[in-house]
Amino acid sequence: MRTISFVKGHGTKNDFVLVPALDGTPELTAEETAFLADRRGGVGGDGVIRVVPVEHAPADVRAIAGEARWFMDYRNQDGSVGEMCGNGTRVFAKYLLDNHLESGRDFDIATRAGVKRMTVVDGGFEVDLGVWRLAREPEAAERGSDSVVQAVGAADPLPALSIDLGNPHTVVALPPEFDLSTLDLAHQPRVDPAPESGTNVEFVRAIGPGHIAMRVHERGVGETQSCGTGAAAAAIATWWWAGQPADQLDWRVDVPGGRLGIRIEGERVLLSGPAEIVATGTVELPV
Ligand SMILES: N[C@@H](CCC[C@H](N)C(=O)O)C(=O)O
Repeated sequence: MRTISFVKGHGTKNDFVLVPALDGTPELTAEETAFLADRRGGVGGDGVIRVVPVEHAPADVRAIAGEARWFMDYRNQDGSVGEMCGNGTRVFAKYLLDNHLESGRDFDIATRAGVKRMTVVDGGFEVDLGVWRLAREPEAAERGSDSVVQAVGAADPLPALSIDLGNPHTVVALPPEFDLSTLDLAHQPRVDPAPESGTNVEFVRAIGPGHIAMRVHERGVGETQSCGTGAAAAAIATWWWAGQPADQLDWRVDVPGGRLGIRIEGERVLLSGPAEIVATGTVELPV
């Protein structure tokens, strides 16, 4: 039996079990990760994040880490590895500051999707998510969609646009009359064509200029109360569908767990929102 320390935190109720691995240990298997994330048998979270000094990170992360001193080792609830987690970066940054592992208003953290700049702002943190990309052929994106998504609760397959933020997203625009709460996201939405490595699927309803509401089905998790990279993808897709208006670069994204801010700066996109630490403890990993 191994006893490890954990910290529980969330960003707009996208919740994480943080595991400090300040000397590079503990390592976690996929099974141990899924145990920690299990809401009944374990601690419970949408994901598990190891806090790892860059010198103990994998070689490919060390190679790109630059000035970053800490590596956010993110795993989904089912134990699979995720390249990036927007809400997770803010909770990670709060843990680093609270524990004097970082200081100052700005610092970098390393992720599998590159180095992300964190900035302390009113009410939380802003993270520069970096360069966004249309994930599929530009011709399809010009038409506004590159795939279709069938969700339980929607009569017909709905057109969708794929956005790459270091992790994959498929954004579905719902017609204005569609009630977002009627979707059944207990079931995985069917994406056609299906992306090889899976995708996070965001369902979006326009509220007003620069303002959308979103629900998300996350790869490796299921429905979550919020997804930071998903909110960025949803805002970018909505802005894209609107013809990329120059006066609509700031977005509010309402998610079941709260509200996130998105800023589009040319090729880059920034996410802002709160970060909370709610508990610390120890847990015995099963053998
Ligand atoms: N909730 C996260 C995204 C987590 C990773 C995702 N499930 C994936 O597999 O890509 C966020 O806030 O961005």
